[in-house]
Amino acid sequence: MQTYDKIIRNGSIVNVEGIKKGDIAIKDGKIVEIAERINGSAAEEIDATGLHVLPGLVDTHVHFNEPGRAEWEGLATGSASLAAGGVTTFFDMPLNSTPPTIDGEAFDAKAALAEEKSVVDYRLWGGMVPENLDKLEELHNKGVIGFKAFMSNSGIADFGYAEDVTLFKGMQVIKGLDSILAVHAESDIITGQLANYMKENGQVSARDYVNSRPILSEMEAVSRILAYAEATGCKLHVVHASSGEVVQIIADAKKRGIDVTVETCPHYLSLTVSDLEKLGPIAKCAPPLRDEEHVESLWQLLKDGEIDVIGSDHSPSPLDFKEGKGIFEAWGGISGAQTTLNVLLEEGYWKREVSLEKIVQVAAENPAKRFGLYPAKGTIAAGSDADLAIVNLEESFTLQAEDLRYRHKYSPYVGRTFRGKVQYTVSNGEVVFADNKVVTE
Ligand SMILES: NC(=O)NC(NC(N)=O)C(=O)[O-]
Ligand SMILES: [Zn+2]
Ligand SMILES: [Zn+2]
Repeated sequence: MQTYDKIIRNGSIVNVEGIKKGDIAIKDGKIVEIAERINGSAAEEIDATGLHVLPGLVDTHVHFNEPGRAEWEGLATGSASLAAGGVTTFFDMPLNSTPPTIDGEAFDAKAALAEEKSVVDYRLWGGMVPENLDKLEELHNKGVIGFKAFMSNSGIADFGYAEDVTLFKGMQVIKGLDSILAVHAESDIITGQLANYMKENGQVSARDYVNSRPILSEMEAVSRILAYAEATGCKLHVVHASSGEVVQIIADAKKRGIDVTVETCPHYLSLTVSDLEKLGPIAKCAPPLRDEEHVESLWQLLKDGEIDVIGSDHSPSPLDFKEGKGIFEAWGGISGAQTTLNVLLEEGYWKREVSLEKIVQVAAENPAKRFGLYPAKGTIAAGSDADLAIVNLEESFTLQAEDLRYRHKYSPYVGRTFRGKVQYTVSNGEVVFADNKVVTE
């Protein structure tokens, strides 16, 4: 008689507390035992000798755009790309789908599609826009992971940005629900005026685009939203901070007792303005890529524990929204869902001596903890969901466009060489990626 569904044998098991060699037994989608040697038998065994077993990553920030804009990405392709990258849980953003997730009905529509199509686990963000403050409770009761608002133009007509009154009132509501607000923190006034000025003066280079969204604009928005967080007591999560200055403001606020966390993205840790100049709109995002010194300062802050979460902010579009367009007109959003762990391993572990424990902390444990999923997610422990990324740290590969599972097979990382290759991804006890194939392939 078989005791377990699966046993992962002899891997180096990585948790925030340290790395231990051993076996992991799985039954009914959960980890049931971890030991140096497990004697029972299983229907399936995976030999992880020489491999590292990480908790499956929790990506707090993707835009899969379904329903309504599945031709931009989609839940099947998007989640397949995560499986290929060792990510076992994603939080889907409320915008770029039509309808946006701003009421219960829209939530149900997206949840039904995610249930049907996703190969990994997921949660949904609810949107907070000027029109839906009376729908936040309904969304909360549906089970949103938190609420997302934009402090500047979102680029999407049906997802308006939240001006100060909406932010302040909305945060009072969210505090009452004991939920959390995530913000895209750039000043609409600063970015809007600078973009107009530059376009009127024919300043339309990649560098001009970057200068139209200066770090100061993020610093202003973050300082303002922190004041509201302090006044309302609402939990706050600042997404995609692009520079150390922004992270530092948040670090200071934490010391004052404000309940705030900060996320950055693989692209701010690995790409610069010169990549934007070379690659054009496929490396366009908002806030924009910064210069090398900012990349290094973010890595230092990550090592120091001041960056809480890494999210991919995967936000692609069909290529014709990018190619043949000026930098100001092109769609802003980087395709990165599949490569988060690759970037963290190559740029962090291999090049900058960031420990595996730290990588697991920012990419799995912290996101799970901040959004209430821990210890089911984000750690390898008896009782946790069997969500694992099994990696060969030594294997290097050069990313090819055809490796990408995205609907649109482009990424600023194509042609880059990464050390650290995902061999298996296990989601809720099921192998969803192995032998270079996602189960659905
Ligand atoms: N509408 C979007 O998907 N925008 C996203 N685009 C980026 N980051 O360039 C974002 O997260 O702000
Ligand atoms: Zn954003
Ligand atoms: Zn985003």
